[in-house]
This record gives sequence, structure tokens and C-alpha cells, in this order.
Amino acid sequence: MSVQDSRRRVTVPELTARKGGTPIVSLTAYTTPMARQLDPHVDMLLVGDSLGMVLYGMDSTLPVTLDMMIAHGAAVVRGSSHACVVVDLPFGSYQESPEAAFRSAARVMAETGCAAVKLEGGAEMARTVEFLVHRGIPVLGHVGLTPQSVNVLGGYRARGRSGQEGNAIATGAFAIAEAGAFAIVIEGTVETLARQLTADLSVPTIGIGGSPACDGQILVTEDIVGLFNDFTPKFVKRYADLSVQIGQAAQAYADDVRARRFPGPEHVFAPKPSGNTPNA
Ligand SMILES: Nc1nc(=O)c2c([nH]1)NC[C@@H]1CN(c3ccc(C(=O)N[C@@H](CCC(=O)O)C(=O)O)cc3)CN21
Ligand SMILES: CC(C)C(=O)C(=O)O
Ligand SMILES: [Mg+2]
Repeated sequence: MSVQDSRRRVTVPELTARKGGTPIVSLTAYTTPMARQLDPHVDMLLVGDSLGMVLYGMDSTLPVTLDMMIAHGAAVVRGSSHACVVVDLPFGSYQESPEAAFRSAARVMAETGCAAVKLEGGAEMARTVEFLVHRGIPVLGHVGLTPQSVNVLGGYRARGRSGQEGNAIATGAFAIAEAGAFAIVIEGTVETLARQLTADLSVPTIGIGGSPACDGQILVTEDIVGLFNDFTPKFVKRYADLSVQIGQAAQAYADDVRARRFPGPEHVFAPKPSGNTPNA
């Protein structure tokens, strides 16, 4: 793993040009301090609507609002200088019509300074993707396990196990690519489907529970560093356990306060020196 060129921001066309090349490295970020830590190491930062579950304790991504995505999107853009920042369009902000999608996406672009938006869906979203791209908004597609459709899908289970479901996902991915998506996230599908789509699509695929053959990979940062422990999808690899370190820090602080070891003399403000105080 190498620190990337941090002098210049990765552009959307540069990500598209990575098809079949060096894998696109991507992680989610929701806040400025996390973006600052991740930015040098990744090509793309996604401000995912997973923030509803990870940061806000919601039990799905559906209650996430456009205002939440804009606030967190702006925070991530402020914390990054290298990565291409993409912001999820939340549930309800784009499905109704291409016009509604444009209004939402234009607010996200203008108010955050991000480079692109992501939206979930297949063939039914192709017209919307084309509408946005033709009007200057780069779109990242997202097919397979699409969490905003959890109530239709009936849970966060792997997709494309049946030939019929696999065909529908493939048709959707081709429609989104044809409509001008610059890359497509393939989430939670059988590996063979993600591999086949990577071989057949002209744009990069970014896998999350997809395939090692995908043109890139993405995961939720809190999942890989152990800061989110409500559930762990099968596709997550854990690289650190920061919740343990946070708990240890809180325990040590609590022990210090209760024993009056904190604050120490170095943590308190001495009185200002002045002419008429005997102690000065
Ligand atoms: N922290 C986090 N990580 C994610 O990857 C993520 C989110 N949140 N929120 C939005 C969606 C929801 N996702 C999920 C959520 C749960 C499973 C999960 O538990 N899958 C089980 C099988 C579940 C079942 O069979 O019903 C698994 O074994 O992977 C997978 C993806 C992926 N996304
Ligand atoms: C995991 C990625 C693909 C996502 O959509 C999210 O974090 O919301
Ligand atoms: Mg999302």
C-alpha cells in the first residue's frame, strides 16, 4: 500500500480510465477527521447513506435525508484533497423523476463541492442517469444488493443466486452503463455474476461483496476498523479493532478523574502574572 499523490485530486474520468487496470481503492467517509485520515490512501471517498445506520443508529438507510447527505458531504470534501469524493443520493430524493433527481443532485454538487453522485437501481434508473450526465452531473451506479430497496428485497441477502435475478441485475447494469454512469458499484451478488459483469461492461465495476475480479473495491470504513459492531456483513474484512482502544481510553480517563489524577498541573491555567498580586 502506498500513499498516493496528494497534490492533485483524482478526477472522475481518471477513475473510468482505470477499467482493467490498477484496482480502484475506495472507502466510505462521513466526517472531516475520518476523511483526513483516509484521503491519502484511497482513490475515491464515498459519503454513503450507510451513515444513517453507522452514525445515527437507524435500522435502515431509508430515513436518511438530503440535508444529512449534504452536511456530511461538505464535511468530507473539507477533509480531503486527493480522493475523488462521491455522495450517495438518499432514498426519496431521486426515484420519482429525472427532474427530481436533478434538483437533488444539483444541490449535492453545489453545496458540498463533491465530484459525483451515486444512485441505486438498474434499468428503471437509466433515463435518470442519462438526464443527470447530460446536464453535467457524473453518476456512479449501484446494482445488486441495493439497501434502499430492503423492503422489496426482504433483507440484506446476496443477490443473483437465481438465473432470473442474475439476468435482471445484468440488464440493469448494462442499462446504467449505456446511460453514461462513469462506474458501477456491484454490492452483495454471487461472485460469478460480479466477475462476468466486470468482464462484459465497458465501465469499471467497484465491488462490495462482489468479486476480486472487479475493477475496484469499496467497504464501509467503520466496518474495517471495528467502529461499527451491530452486524458484520460476510464481505467485510476487519483490519483494526478501534472500539477496544476507545473503551480503554474512556476507562483510563474515568479512573484518573475518580482518583483525582486528572487534571494534572499541566492541564490547568495558572493565574496571569500581574504587578499587584503577591504571587506573581
Ligand atoms: N456498516 C454497514 N456496512 C455495510 O456494508 C452496509 C451498511 N452499514 N448499511 C447499508 C448497507 C446494508 N448492508 C448490509 C447489511 C447487512 C448484511 C448482512 O448481515 N448480511 C448477512 C446475511 C443476511 C441475511 O442472510 O439476511 C451476511 O452474512 O452477509 C449485509 C449487508 C451493506 N451496507
Ligand atoms: C457501501 C456503499 C456502496 C454505500 O452505498 C454506502 O456506504 O451507503
Ligand atoms: Mg449507499
